[in-house]
Amino acid sequence: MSDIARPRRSALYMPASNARALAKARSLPADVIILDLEDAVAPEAKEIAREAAIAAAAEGGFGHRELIIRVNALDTPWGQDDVAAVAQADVDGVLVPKVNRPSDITACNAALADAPSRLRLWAMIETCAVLPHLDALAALGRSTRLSTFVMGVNDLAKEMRARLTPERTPFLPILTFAVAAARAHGVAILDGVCNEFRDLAVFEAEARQGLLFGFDGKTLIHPDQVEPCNAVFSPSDEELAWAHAVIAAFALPENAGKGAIRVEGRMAELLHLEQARQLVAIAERIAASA
Ligand SMILES: CC(C)(COP(=O)(O)OP(=O)(O)OC[C@H]1O[C@@H](n2cnc3c(N)ncnc32)[C@H](O)[C@@H]1OP(=O)(O)O)[C@@H](O)C(=O)NCCC(=O)NCCSC(=O)C[C@H](O)C(=O)O
Ligand SMILES: [Mg+2]
Repeated sequence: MSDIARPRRSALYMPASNARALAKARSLPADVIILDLEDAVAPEAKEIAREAAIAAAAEGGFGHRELIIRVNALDTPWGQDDVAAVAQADVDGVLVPKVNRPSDITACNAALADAPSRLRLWAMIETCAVLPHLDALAALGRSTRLSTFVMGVNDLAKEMRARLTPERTPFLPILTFAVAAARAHGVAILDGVCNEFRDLAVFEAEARQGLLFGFDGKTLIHPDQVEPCNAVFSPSDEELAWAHAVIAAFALPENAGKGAIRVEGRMAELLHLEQARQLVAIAERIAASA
């Protein structure tokens, strides 16, 4: 189960084989750093990348940032060794790519039996095969280390033979169902990457689309995307003012025991109180890590 109040606005991938990128990771304002051993690393560099990722984790210095290693899929020549190495590493999680069915996660969970209890499993949602299993997969958040879904829209586009445009039209139903499945079981969920890393207007529009769909944050490929992403996924001043007003109104003696009240001319129900508390908790965590 995920820590839902933990900010995961921005999750920056970097190839673990890229020493300059790794050196930058500790100073970037990303909430999550994902050291990639998979698609960003050429086959001949896989072992070196694994060693570099484990060494970077051991060196530490990532501060408040969550540190995740994306391993190669378990059915590749590197997957099993990646998982075995990461199980002993000083990281917060293992991101498993190309998850096709719930048994991929239970197998990985079993392989992590002796890993520290803080180690979480993150699952990429990026194959056609996994789509009918989203609910069953998310339900594993209640019985395994699974805590987070990450969309992989590039791989989905490849498998579906769909076109990846800025509007992301072919993927919108999938984004909705993935968010709903994650939420049904308390699993966090991050949106996929925007490949247009030089065009921040395109990036920001896509990030806002992800926010609208309910994602906790977005995965990124370039340092320039971090600050705009944090801005999009941080609670706005207006949202926070409303949240504080709802909390204050429900605390008034005259509203004790009420399920629905009027706040600044709008209806607020207990569900809004819950949302308000969650928003304030996230804002406090963001402020504490700044
Ligand atoms: C996309 C890039 C290949 C672009 O590289 P480049 O043109 O070299 O970028 P810059 O010259 O603008 O770089 C400027 C400096 O910033 C550092 N840098 C660049 N990217 C990163 C990064 N991701 N993290 C940390 N630091 C980074 C450069 O080293 C430069 O530093 P300096 O030399 O000191 O000035 C490149 O950005 C990149 O490789 N990005 C990450 C790619 C990646 O990880 N891909 C895998 C994850 S995405 C994915 O798999 C999608 C998913 O699975 C799906 O299916 O959708
Ligand atoms: Mg992928």
